[in-house]
Order: sequence, then C-alpha cells, then structure tokens
Amino acid sequence: MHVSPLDDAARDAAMQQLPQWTYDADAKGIRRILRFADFAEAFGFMTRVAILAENADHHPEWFNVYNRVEILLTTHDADGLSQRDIDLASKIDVIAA
Ligand SMILES: C[C@H](O)[C@H](O)[C@H]1CNC2=NC(N)=NC(=O)C2=N1
Repeated sequence: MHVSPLDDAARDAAMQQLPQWTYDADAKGIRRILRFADFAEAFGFMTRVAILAENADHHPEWFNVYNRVEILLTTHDADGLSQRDIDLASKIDVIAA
C-alpha cells in the first residue's frame, strides 16, 4: 500500500515535537537510542512497543544489546519518513517516559 512521505517542512515541524529523535537522511527515517537498567527492562519495553506496532500495522527496525535499544522508524511503503513514523515515535516516547 502506498503511503505519502512527509515533505521537508512537515518533517521539520514534526521533529520539533520529537526532540529525542534524530532524522537520518541516508536511512530515510528517524532514530532514537534508549538505555534501561538491564535486559529485562529493555525487553519489557520492546514487548510493549511490539504490541502497539502490531496494532498500528507499522513496525520498527531495531537492535538490542543487553540494556540498549536502538530504533529506526521509516516507512517502507513511502520509501521515506511518513506520518506513521511520527505517530509511532510519539507513542514510543510515552511508553519510554
Ligand atoms: C501489508 C502491511 O500493511 C505493510 O507491509 C505495512 C506493515 N508494516 C510496516 N512497517 C513499516 N515500518 N513500514 C511499512 O511500510 C509497513 N507496511
């Protein structure tokens, strides 16, 4: 299914609301790195994100080592950053808070 990518102005405006995320132009997405007390905390966080990602039908690219979780959000159906990534990032921030 095709999804429209955000234009530069819309992306800049969205990123103002997501100070813990950085736009990666090469990856065409946004990144956040989180650290937790230990693996159980990190994996518990990932489990919560997995449930909301599945419900939204929008899935992160991510990498976990012990207590660290690196997340990249990009929209394959847009070949770039879309509102779906912004919405998921906002929800991830709530879970992480
Ligand atoms: C068929 C299904 O709706 C699509 O493949 C969804 C699933 N999850 C997805 N996740 C992400 N990150 N980008 C997508 O384009 C995407 N598309």
